[in-house]
Amino acid sequence: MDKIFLNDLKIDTIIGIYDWERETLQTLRFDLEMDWDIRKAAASDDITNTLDYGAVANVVVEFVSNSRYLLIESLAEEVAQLLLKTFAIPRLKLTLTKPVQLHGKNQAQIVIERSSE
Ligand SMILES: Nc1nc2c(c(=O)[nH]1)N=C([C@H](O)[C@@H](O)CO)CN2
Repeated sequence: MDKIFLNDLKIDTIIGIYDWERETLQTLRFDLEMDWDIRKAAASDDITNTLDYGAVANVVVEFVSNSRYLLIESLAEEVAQLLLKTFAIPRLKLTLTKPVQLHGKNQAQIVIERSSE
């Protein structure tokens, strides 16, 4: 299957289990790998025949910036389900990265793969 990638989408939001995290915006990074048959778009050179990654970005930014989850697991799952439902994407892989301070500066990461069936 062909794939459309949208990488390094940075979004500020409230996320986390600690008190300070409930009142401090943090920047999350999203990387998306979306299955999509591009042949129709390639043959027609028409944006309406493909998955518009700009539209995908708008949906993710709108949802994430208004969300208030505790866990990155919950946010990742909700974003994946929203994309599958909104764009009829057959399968996607979503990577969510959160900056954390554990031993110096680190990154926590969730990778999930979901399909429409
Ligand atoms: N599996 C997870 N572990 C932790 C999470 C999480 O969302 N999933 N969150 C935190 C804190 O919010 C942390 O990110 C603050 O830096 C700790 N562990």
